[in-house]
Amino acid sequence: MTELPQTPRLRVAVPNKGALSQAATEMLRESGYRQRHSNVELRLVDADNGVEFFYLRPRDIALYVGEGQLDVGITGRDLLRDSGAKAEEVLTLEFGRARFRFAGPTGRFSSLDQLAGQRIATSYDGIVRGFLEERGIDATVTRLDGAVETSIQLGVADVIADVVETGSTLRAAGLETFGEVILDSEAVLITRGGIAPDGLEIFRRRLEGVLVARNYVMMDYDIPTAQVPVAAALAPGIESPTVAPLQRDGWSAVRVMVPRAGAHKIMDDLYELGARGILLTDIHACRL
Ligand SMILES: Nc1ncnc2c1ncn2[C@@H]1O[C@H](COP(=O)(O)OP(=O)(O)OP(=O)(O)O)[C@@H](O)[C@H]1O
Ligand SMILES: O=P(O)(O)OC[C@H]1O[C@H](OP(=O)(O)OP(=O)(O)O)[C@H](O)[C@@H]1O
Ligand SMILES: [Mg+2]
Repeated sequence: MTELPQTPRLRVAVPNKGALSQAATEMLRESGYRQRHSNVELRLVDADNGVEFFYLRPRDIALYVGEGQLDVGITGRDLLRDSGAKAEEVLTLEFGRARFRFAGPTGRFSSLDQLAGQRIATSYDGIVRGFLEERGIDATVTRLDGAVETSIQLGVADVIADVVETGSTLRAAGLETFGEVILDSEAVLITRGGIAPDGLEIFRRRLEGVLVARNYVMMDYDIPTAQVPVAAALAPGIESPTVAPLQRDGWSAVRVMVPRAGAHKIMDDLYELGARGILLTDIHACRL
């Protein structure tokens, strides 16, 4: 029997656990890809879509992508920066948002100028060393695996630098942030750059489609035709609204995509203009 030639598959790194894992898997499912059903699966082939998923520690993903073993990956901007890997962001994914900041005992520090001579504990020593170097600040950096908030209480450090989302972990440890934000992070799609591997553009477009579907809703309404130009200026859509004649003389049906955030205000304004039968529906997927 002759073997069929294997079609090359796009190799994709996905966080296997932690803060980014669930949202990444959900986004891939919404993009139409098969995803694993159990955390013990470390690799999954979606042959129909020409993609192979590797479930890896988010911290390691930039390295695999930067070295070229994997074509594309989902990780945090802070983890990418910390790794120093030669990978670049190709799409921001709008989840896993957090800030990277310095923190110390409540009331003790107020500015980053006070970092000189301090002992700083962090799991992101790449970012911290880079930051100190750029500013010419001389301080001691200790790399810890996690739970860095406790290091001050235990006398290992004076200051920490860590990911802050809600700030509740800091508060519970009697700490507060000080100085400006070092990095605004969120989940990002990364590649090695250079020549794009086969299938990357389709993969990127699918994820982008999910973002648009999440951020936009479809609006339909009927309106006197004379009011269509004003209504279209209110809700211009992405390309342009679809306008069709209604059976009722002098009226039109309009269909347009609007940002989910402002949709209700637009509905109120359209009603004032004379629009009726204004409907909002979710978009499940899209390609712009
Ligand atoms: N509340 C949060 N806590 C931690 N990381 C968060 C949070 N919100 C978003 N993130 C992002 O998630 C990524 C860190 O993920 P994760 O917590 O899985 O890594 P880790 O701390 O190295 O692993 P683990 O906690 O499993 O040892 C970073 O990009 C970070 O900015
Ligand atoms: O501002 P918050 O909403 O409280 O979230 C930030 C906290 O969450 C993360 O810890 P994680 O749970 O990943 O544990 P780790 O420190 O062991 O990595 C991070 O390191 C902070 O400790
Ligand atoms: Mg963590």
